[in-house]
Amino acid sequence: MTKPRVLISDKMDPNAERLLREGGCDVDVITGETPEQLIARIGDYDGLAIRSSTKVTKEIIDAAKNLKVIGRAGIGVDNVDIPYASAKGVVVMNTPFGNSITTAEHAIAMMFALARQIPEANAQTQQGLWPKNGFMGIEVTGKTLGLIGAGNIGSIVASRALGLRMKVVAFDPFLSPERAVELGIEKVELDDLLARADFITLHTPLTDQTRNILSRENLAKTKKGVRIVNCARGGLIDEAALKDALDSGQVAGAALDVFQTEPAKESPLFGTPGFICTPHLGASTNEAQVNVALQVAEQIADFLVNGGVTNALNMPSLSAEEAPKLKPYMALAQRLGSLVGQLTTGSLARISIHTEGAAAELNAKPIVAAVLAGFLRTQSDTVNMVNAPFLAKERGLEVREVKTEKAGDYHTLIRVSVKTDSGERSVAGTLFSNSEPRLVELFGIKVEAELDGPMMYIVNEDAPGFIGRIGTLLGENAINIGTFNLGRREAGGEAVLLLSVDEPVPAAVVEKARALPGVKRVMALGF
Ligand SMILES: NC(=O)C1=CN([C@@H]2O[C@H](COP(=O)(O)OP(=O)(O)OC[C@H]3O[C@@H](n4cnc5c(N)ncnc54)[C@H](O)[C@@H]3O)[C@@H](O)[C@H]2O)C=CC1
Ligand SMILES: O=C(O)CCC(=O)C(=O)O
Repeated sequence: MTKPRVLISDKMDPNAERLLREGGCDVDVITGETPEQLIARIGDYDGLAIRSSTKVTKEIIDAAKNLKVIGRAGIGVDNVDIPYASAKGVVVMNTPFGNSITTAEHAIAMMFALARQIPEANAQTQQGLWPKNGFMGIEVTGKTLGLIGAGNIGSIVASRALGLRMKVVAFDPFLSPERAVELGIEKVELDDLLARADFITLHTPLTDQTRNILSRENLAKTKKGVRIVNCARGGLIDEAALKDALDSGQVAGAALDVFQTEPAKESPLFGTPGFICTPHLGASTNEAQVNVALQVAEQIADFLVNGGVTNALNMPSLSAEEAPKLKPYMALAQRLGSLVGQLTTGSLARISIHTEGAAAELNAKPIVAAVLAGFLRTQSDTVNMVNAPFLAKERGLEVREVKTEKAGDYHTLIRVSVKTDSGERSVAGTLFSNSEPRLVELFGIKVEAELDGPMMYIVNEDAPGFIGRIGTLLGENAINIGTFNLGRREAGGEAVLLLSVDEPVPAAVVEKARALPGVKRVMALGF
């Protein structure tokens, strides 16, 4: 088997390359390329490992014909077009905890640097000025720190600040009152934070809600002489308004690790008294870089080699232990989805995925994604488990999940029901020997079949002589039957025949089968 190929396109700790190789991948480390160079190169790779320099745009994803996974060695994924990657079926992963302590420590370092004006005092001292009287600082003890965003990094900053005997208030709409109590901080509204904080630190992702959260208007609401630290993302603060607020003294100091445009080679803020900055160094410690490199490499290799999914932003997680157990279920789910997709006509309103018995004990998300992938792949070749849930949503398809832990006739069962304008119908399947996917029911008729390769589906009136006629027709057209699976509602009622054949059944033969007496429906199927 050829090894999956991974490209590391940003500077990363060498452990990433080592671990990817040990995990069974071929690796190239080619950093600092232009977008055009990356577009020309990316087509060969199954995996892409990045930090923040590589911008994974639509153009790059379009050029990446084999790409299955993008791994971000870090937290923020605003440099990846996730909706487009999802639409193209590419998994996007990050490493959500590896650099949080380091980034929190950078925010605390920036806070102290502002409180004691360390960068400027250092510069002047080294110029020989010995500026003993020009740098009166402030203590942080007893001061109020306002956190905007109290997730992983914000909480670590809070714990360090509490250790420094600061009072901590936080604005975060998703912070529960219980979690605030647990952290020892006060949950407040943004205006309250702006009015009370002596220091403000930002720790949110850049989203439509957080963009410009420290706008000109909000900066005007801050306590006079506030000091502001941003080690999250440029774009959270209006930089022009910040410059004015520093000039007017409304803001006594500002420390930015991140800028609206990076690399920030020029900015109106440069040279402003009270302003200090670092070039996006929040995550730059040996410890954090080893952490994120190891994590991203492990996650990418696990996904490409074993099918394990960890920390994916656009796909349900699936541990390497779960993956082998779920694999036959996903194959069954995909085939049932494909079967209903091929047999369903008319507009579809709802698809329900019901797991029963042993199947109900499993993580349902990958099973649901596999049913949707099988179903939607009958409409488009580019559908996979990553983009199927997004496409289903885009197409307005209602997806329901139902679990029944008690086993019925089978120890494990997946039932897929579809509701169309002509009613609700379902197919169901089980695993034989815990690993072999098998259809056991088709639209209310018990029929056992492996859904594998080319098949023919026939609904007819149950009457003597029909099987001979269909066998003759296929024989006359040199179509070899592999398996023959028959079911019926009742004697003399509607019967269903599922044949596996060695070659896809040509349309002309399907037409001839339709013309046989008693035949109601014929379709060539493929799995
Ligand atoms: N400077 C650097 O090198 C680094 C920067 N970062 C940045 O730090 C950010 C935060 O990282 P984590 O704490 O790990 O993320 P997280 O996801 O654990 O926390 C983000 C918090 O922001 C909150 N939030 C979301 N929308 C909000 C809103 N409208 N107003 C207020 N709060 C809101 C969330 O509820 C969450 O609690 C990342 O998104 C990344 O952009 C992360 C690592 C390194
Ligand atoms: O990789 C880096 O240096 C930046 C880290 C970062 O911004 C993040 O993890 O969100």
